Amino acid sequence: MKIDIISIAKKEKSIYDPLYKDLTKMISRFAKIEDKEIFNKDITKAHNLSAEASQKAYTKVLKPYLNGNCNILLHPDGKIIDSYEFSKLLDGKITIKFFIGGAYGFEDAFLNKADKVISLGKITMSHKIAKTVLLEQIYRGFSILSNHPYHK
Ligand SMILES: C[S@@+](CC[C@H](N)C(=O)[O-])C[C@H]1O[C@@H](n2cnc3c(N)ncnc32)[C@H](O)[C@@H]1O
Repeated sequence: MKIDIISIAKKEKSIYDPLYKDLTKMISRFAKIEDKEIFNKDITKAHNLSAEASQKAYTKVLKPYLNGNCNILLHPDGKIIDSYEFSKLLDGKITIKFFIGGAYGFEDAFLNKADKVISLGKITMSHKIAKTVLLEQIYRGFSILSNHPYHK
């Protein structure tokens, strides 16, 4: 199984890298994680213009990745699900794409194209924290599906 995590993010060293590495390794017995961070000059320009321009710039770079039938967007206002429901998202899939938005989230037009829009809770997190929580939930989800004691 392959899981792509596609984020609007600058490719830069982060204090979260060791966490991503550890969680990705833990998940590797169940699935291969591909972590794609996307950022370009148009996004930088749009950030100086407006929230709307920024969301449009995100859509432009994320849209080419929106294919297949398992495109899941992470959004604070999405459907709040528990870890059991999250595990069902992983069950029996060959590929899944999770999308993490930029500082201004996602454009409504892009949200409407997703197969699912899920929330990790009502609080707003930075994209880096959201990715950490997502990775942990992926590992927890596989633990639930395989009756592994990690999820008690
Ligand atoms: C800084 S947040 C964007 C906040 C923006 N005001 C919004 O409403 O989406 C960056 C990204 O992190 C993810 N994120 C942050 N908090 C989240 C939450 N509670 N549930 C799901 N995703 C979240 C989303 O993908 C979001 O687009």
